[in-house]
Amino acid sequence: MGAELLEFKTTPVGEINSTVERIRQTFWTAKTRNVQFRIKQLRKLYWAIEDNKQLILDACKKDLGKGFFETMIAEIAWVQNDIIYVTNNLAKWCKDESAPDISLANKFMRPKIRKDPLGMVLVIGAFNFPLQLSFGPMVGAISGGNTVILKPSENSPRSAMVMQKIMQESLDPDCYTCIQGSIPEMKVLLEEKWDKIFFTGSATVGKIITKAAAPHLTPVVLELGGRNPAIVTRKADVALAARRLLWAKTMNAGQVCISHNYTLVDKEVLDQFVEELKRGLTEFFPKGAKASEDYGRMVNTGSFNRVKKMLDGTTGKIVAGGTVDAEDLFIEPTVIVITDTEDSLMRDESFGPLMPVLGVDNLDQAIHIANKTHETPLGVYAFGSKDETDKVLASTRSGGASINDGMFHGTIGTLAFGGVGDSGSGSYRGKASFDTFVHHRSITHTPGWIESMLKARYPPFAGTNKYGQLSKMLLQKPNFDREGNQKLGWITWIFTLGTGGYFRGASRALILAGMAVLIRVLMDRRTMNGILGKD
Ligand SMILES: NC(=O)c1ccc[n+]([C@@H]2O[C@H](COP(=O)([O-])OP(=O)(O)OC[C@H]3O[C@@H](n4cnc5c(N)ncnc54)[C@H](O)[C@@H]3O)[C@@H](O)[C@H]2O)c1
Ligand SMILES: CC1=C(/C=C/C(C)=C/C=C/C(C)=C/C=C/C=C(C)/C=C/C=C(C)/C=C/C=C(\C)C=O)C(C)(C)CCC1
Repeated sequence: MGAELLEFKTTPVGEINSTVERIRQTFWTAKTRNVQFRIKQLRKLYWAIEDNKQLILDACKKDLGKGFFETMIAEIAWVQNDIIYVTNNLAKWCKDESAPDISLANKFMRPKIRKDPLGMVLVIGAFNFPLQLSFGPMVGAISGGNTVILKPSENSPRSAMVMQKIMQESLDPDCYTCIQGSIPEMKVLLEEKWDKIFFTGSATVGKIITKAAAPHLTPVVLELGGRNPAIVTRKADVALAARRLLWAKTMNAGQVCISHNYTLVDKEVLDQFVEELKRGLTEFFPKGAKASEDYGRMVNTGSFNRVKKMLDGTTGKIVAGGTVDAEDLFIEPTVIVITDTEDSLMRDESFGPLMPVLGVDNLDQAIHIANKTHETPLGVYAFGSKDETDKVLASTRSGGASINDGMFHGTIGTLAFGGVGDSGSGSYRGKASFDTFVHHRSITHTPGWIESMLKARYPPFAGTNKYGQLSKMLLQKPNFDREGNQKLGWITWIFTLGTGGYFRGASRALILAGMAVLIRVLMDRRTMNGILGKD
């Protein structure tokens, strides 16, 4: 018989400080500095995930109604892929890097960058992709050589317990451990001094974390949410846009931080877009979303009520879906045509399967509304001609963007991921995860034999020419004039023929050569004509 899901059990508050202290002390033993140790731990984690695959599938089903495909692709295989990628590259990433742009004089000191562990870090997970958003950052933290405490979200309780089991089965408990709980346990954790806190969740809690970190000057990575716009112009492939956006909104029943919160559609293609969304819904869920094994549920009654309230508050018209079932925590994928930018569906992040669609007159209006709704969302999704999508990118800000798709950029596991402004700060995934969890430590070695050449740095300076000697070695000359224009050195002038650019210089040289050949040919013809007496 397979293993059973465990009941959620909070870590006793009285145990938290001593656990933290144990994890802190382990860092000082330097055990996690050893790169091979880190790789082995990550490989063990990989196999423990594999061995607990069925439990993870069961837990995600119970917690969020997640089907096999979504749990495999965005949780289990996602984290396993990450582990393989990280373990394949870690030895290379950990090597000291020679520092760039070092002057000849300073090269003797062999400046380099060492990727140093930060120390003891706290990873706080969110409920919607319980494994991905907890183990993902934790893999980065382990790869960086840190000791780690993971606090999964209590709102996906079965998944949280499976993660604890996996950690206990695979990882060194003195280096990496899991603490379960909610606000009371978080309060105790946040009183501790961490070397970094990695938080995924809401902006409201993000502020609490940041405030708690401030007295210790602990750096914080914030992976928050946003009211992400999708924009569809009249030049877009409307059917394709509808299908892709439907995919981005029905995954995990819309509980995805990077899915679009609303869609701005050119009025000329609004009806067609809505029809294509309806067509897509019957294609994705032929027997209806409720009967589909693939379609998820709201995580709990609180979330269900919140999303339902947003739907109840709209002044728009429901044109597809709209059914809900509180017992089952089910909310049908719902398309609502709205007419007001202040609609309840625009004011907040829905984090549910609601698809408000607002007609706009043109792209400029769409951009204006998007920027007014949220200046710095997590994602922007634009469908239209190249010029139009370029314009959207150039006139908006966001953590990431997918052109001609919904949230695609967020599905590439090796692409750096993060928010901007109030949708978050810091990034991770792939190599970015490693970089987030190490300190780039600059190191020099000054050889003894160079002392006589470095003597000019020591006082006394007054009455000596030490500054003159050193400045010859160290100071650079400006290559620009007082107007900010670039000045050309004579070597550059020769190679660029005064154009300032090598390509333009080469073009000018070709033209000059062509003219010289032409003059030569003309002169030769005149000479020949003279000889032949043709003049
Ligand atoms: N940028 C991302 O990668 C990303 C990913 C998933 C979710 N999100 C965002 O997160 C939100 C939904 O996730 P959620 O409900 O799990 O977020 P949440 O902020 O409620 O919870 C996240 C974590 O914070 C802890 N927490 C909750 N209240 C706390 C408090 N008062 N003090 C200290 N800790 C507390 C929880 O235990 C949990 O582990 C949405 O806004 C969504 O956009 C962002
Ligand atoms: C196979 C060939 C090709 C390429 C095909 C490609 C690129 C297929 C891609 C398929 C995809 C993207 C499937 C869907 C995957 C869904 C994933 C991974 C979901 C991830 C969810 C995430 C990360 C959620 C995150 C949530 C967060 C952060 C917050 O809430 C071609 C086209 C090259 C041709 C040859 C064959």
